[in-house]
Amino acid sequence: MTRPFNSIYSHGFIRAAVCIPVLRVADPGFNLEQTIRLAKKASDINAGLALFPEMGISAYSNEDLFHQDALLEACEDAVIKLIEASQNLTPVILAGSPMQVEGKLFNCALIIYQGRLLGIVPKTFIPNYREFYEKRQFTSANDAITDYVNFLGQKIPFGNNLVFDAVNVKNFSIAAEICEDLWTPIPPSTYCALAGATIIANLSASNITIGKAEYRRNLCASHSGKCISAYLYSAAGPGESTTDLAWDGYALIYESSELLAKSERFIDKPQIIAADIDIEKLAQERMRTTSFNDSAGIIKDKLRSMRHIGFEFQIPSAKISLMRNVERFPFVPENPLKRDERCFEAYNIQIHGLMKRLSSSGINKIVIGVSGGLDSTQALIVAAKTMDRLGLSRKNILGYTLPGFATSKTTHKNAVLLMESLGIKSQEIDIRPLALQMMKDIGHPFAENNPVYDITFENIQAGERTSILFRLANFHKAMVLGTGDLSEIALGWSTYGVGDHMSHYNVNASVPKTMIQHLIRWVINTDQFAPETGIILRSILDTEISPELIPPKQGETEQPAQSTEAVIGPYELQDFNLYYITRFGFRPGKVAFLSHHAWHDRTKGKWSDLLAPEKRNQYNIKDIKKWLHVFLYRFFKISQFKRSAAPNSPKVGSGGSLSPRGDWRAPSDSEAVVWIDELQKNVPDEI
Ligand SMILES: Nc1ncnc2c1ncn2[C@@H]1O[C@H](COP(=O)(O)OP(=O)(O)OC[C@H]2O[C@@H]([n+]3cccc(C(=O)O)c3)[C@H](O)[C@@H]2O)[C@@H](O)[C@H]1O
Ligand SMILES: Nc1ncnc2c1ncn2[C@@H]1O[C@H](COP(=O)(O)OP(=O)(O)OP(=O)(O)O)[C@@H](O)[C@H]1O
Ligand SMILES: NC(=O)CC[C@H](N)C(=O)O
Repeated sequence: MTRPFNSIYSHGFIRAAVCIPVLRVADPGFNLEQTIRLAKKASDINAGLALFPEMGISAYSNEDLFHQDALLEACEDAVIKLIEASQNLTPVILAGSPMQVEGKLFNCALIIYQGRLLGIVPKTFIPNYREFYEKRQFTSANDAITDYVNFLGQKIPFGNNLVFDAVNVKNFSIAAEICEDLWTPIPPSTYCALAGATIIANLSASNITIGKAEYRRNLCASHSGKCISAYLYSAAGPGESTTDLAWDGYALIYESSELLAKSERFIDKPQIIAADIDIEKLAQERMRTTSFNDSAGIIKDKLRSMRHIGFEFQIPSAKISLMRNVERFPFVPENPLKRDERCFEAYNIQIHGLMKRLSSSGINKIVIGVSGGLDSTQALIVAAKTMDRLGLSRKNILGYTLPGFATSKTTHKNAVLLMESLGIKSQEIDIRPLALQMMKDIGHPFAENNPVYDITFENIQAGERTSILFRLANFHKAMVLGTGDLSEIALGWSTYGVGDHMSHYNVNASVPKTMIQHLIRWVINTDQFAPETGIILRSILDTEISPELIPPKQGETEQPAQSTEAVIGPYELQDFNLYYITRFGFRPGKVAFLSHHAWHDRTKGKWSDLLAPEKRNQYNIKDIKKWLHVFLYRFFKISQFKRSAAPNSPKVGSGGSLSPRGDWRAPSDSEAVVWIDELQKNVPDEI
């Protein structure tokens, strides 16, 4: 299927609007006008859904006026006019009104779409305690006998078991419930979610008292998390009666416990908030969280009684850019507080993993190759802290510089200074004689002074280093600490087996490169080590990322000659790809859309204060597509065999493990064709 690239509706998003109109008590004509005005605004911003508060047509605080025929008739008239007005509007409208059915009065959500009343959902839990006296006027959905009502000559589904499915948009399924319904142990929307509703809308009229706003947020967050759904919440505000209560008017949009948008409170003007809900992500999460589906299994009969009402959603054809913020660094939050917490946790998970492995194995020494690059630096500082926590001397860390044909002066110097400043035991072993001997033995042309820098040339060096480190571990009763990070593991950027791929325990395997960079910055900024260590760490951060396996041209020995990112792509893009493909299973087209949104303009969105302005990059769609292609090919086609044989290592982040024993079980011989085809078909070369 080909999809126009430039619209959120091509990438599994639905724009949802939540409206807080200014109301008048017992004035349906006025309230209708306000409702239509906001519904048009929602339509103008291409929202697929617009939610209004509980009994927004009549206002909620009518009390015994609800038993007045004049008011009920005026409400019915307003509903008819709202249905008419919806004819040319984009969103499905969820509006609240009292409705007389079977001679009883119900507090209802009306689901209206383009001139049709799709269904009516009455409130199930009618509060009748403390300040609430709703049972005096209203009947619960549970006490309704009929499943349908006749409205304007049509048979309209009626009940609290309705799910509204857009038949032409996968996973766009809506359910409604009303205020108190959410405050109960088993909200009716739980069943709707288990029956497939991805967007739950709550029409509410929640009077405000001190502290209640936070409680509502907690309810919405946890319910949307448990239901793996979006939760839209619209609580009536300005205009409701203040005879005994006060109203703050509060709109919230959550997606699986994450707050996407919220309104102001205590505002005496109409408000509308909107957010793009990733229904595809919700569906993905439900598919993989099989315990969600187990919950459906135990209430099968109840779920069989749910009714699905289909409608054809007119997908807006305009170019519609994503409204939500997509972080450039999904592994490293831009928000300093969150980032600090994440760095603290990541660092401590690494340390605790290693502490446990050392104590359980009875080994108290570590062997590590220290290159002056990022990964071995991170592993080394984790090892240093581990020794501190275990009460062992840092001299139990045996660090080795292992210069080869391509080691630059800068990395070498940084490696030596770092080991010195951390007070570990250090030694240098030149790997060139060993590597040359192997080249001679196997007949590699470099042994005869021919500058052939092929994969064999590269891997001989990585292999000799590993061989030396493992034998040193035997010799010193130590364990080889692995340094390969998650990004390298995803891209297969390591030398297999007898190479940097193998170790006794790897602390970095679940930490992507962009996070390692931030962790090192965090270690500097939080003064985890002495100030002189901080200076060396800064210099390491500023060095080009390189495997240093291909020698520089004569005389250019200062900086690494090889650039990793020139071959496998910028790590900041590859980590973005890695996160969305492995954590959420998104199609490449969607990943490119998100990546373009995040990366196309360096002046947009927030940047981490830790990242210097000259390091703030931007990428056009052509580059995004090019490097995503590299990622897809390397990840799906050529590198799984390396992951299938990975050393032990602690899982650090929710989006960050490719362990074959844990988060990523995949065949070593799969094709990449479906991902690459989808990319070619759906991602343009320019926008
Ligand atoms: N599906 C499969 N199942 C089993 N074996 C498979 C296989 N596909 C290839 N192979 C075999 O695996 C071998 C290729 O793998 P491998 O020996 O690892 O070699 P390879 O992946 O070709 O090369 C290693 C790459 O990693 C880079 N590197 C190495 C070390 C450190 C760093 C760094 O910067 O961190 C980067 C280096 O620059 C080079 O580009 C071939 O001999 C091939 O026959
Ligand atoms: N010159 C070296 N001296 C000692 N160990 C080395 C040397 N070069 C590589 N190694 C070991 O091999 C590992 C892989 O090398 P590589 O160059 O990929 O990693 P790095 O330099 O630590 O970090 P980065 O991948 O970010 O450059 C290193 O982490 C280190 O343990
Ligand atoms: N309208 C209602 O159902 C209000 C009851 C709900 N517990 C609230 O205070 O928000």
